[in-house]
Amino acid sequence: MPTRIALVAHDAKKDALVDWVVRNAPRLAKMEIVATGTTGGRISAALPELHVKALKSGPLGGDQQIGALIAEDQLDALIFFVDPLSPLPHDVDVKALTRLAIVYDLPLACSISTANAVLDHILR
Ligand SMILES: O=C(CO)COP(=O)(O)O
Repeated sequence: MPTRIALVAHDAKKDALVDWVVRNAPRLAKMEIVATGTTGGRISAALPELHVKALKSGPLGGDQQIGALIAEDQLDALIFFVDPLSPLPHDVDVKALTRLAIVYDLPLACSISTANAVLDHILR
């Protein structure tokens, strides 16, 4: 079964996540990738050859869709580049998503260095 990874980034962090995906594209290409709507669109625009399943936008239920995948044991890792400097209208969804990752002990990365570590870990 392929490794399953979810990719999510807040607006201020989308460039960083797209850069990270571009740098790691050969390794990610072997995985099943899901993303929240806008993040998925940005990744697909940068790397059209990478297959990314885009869910709803985060504030419109995408974060909760990813949370449901975690609860159903459908993910091996979550890369979630959170913006720590801006108030977010859907803060409760952000908290719920990170909370579920912790509840289910899912490898969770919120920054470039931890994303590198998680990618190494799930490909071991
Ligand atoms: O808001 C998000 C995560 O909380 C991300 O959603 P988008 O990828 O749709 O911008």
